[in-house]
Amino acid sequence: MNKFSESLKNRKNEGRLPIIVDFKCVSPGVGRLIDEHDAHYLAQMIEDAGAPAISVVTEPNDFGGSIRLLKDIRRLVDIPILRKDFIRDTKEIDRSIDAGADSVLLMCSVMSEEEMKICYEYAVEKGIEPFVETHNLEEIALAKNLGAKLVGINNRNILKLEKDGGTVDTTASLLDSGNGDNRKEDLFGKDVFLVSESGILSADDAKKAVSCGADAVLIGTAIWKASYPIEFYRELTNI
Ligand SMILES: O=C(O)c1ccccc1NCC(=O)[C@H](O)[C@H](O)COP(=O)(O)O
Repeated sequence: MNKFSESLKNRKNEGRLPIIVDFKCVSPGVGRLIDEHDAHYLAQMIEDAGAPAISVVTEPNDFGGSIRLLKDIRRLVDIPILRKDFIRDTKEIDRSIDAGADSVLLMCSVMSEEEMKICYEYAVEKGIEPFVETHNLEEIALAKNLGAKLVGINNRNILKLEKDGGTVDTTASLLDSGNGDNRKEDLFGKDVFLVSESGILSADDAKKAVSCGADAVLIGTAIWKASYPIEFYRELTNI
């Protein structure tokens, strides 16, 4: 049932870094990253290169995405897909299911605790895996209260539309207890699969995320800005 996280866990159990490749046509901070038509064959190439999962940003105004893009990619690849958008209600969860997503982004920064609970429980009931996104300690506490098992730390404040220059140091500082211990389990609870998202630019950044306690990383811009995106993806997986 949790096809999305299972695929990432299997990759981790093979001793390899699970990377979620983020299909974001436009970065509000950097500009166009992918032409929508190229996204189709790029998704197939990323699947052929062995990606365990991808995310598709469907938000149209700032990120150049669409539900149609998600549906098109769904028809072309078998790997699990996370829908990334500013989802605020159960109707959007139904739309995600209808488009073929396996997982749906629920952002603590855009919903109240009550709204998060409603959307989380609805997603679980409908069989689409909730991916709970956090950015600070307060949001992490909310994710823990929900009992979320698949959690992201977005290194950026996404409400600033990628103009706040977040880096992997956000993940590092949140997980650092200050006395040399890693506090992942204290913060998130047991058996949480943790993804460090955004602003990961290099193999060293990805290694840092893992050494801090992340189980996987989610990368968009650095892959799509690389001269040879598929080769760069392969390099990153071999760290
Ligand atoms: O991440 C979100 O919360 C989000 C929600 C709605 C639309 C877009 C959103 N984020 C954009 C991304 O998904 C980033 O592209 C992703 O975190 C990758 O970051 P980067 O590697 O720095 O491009």
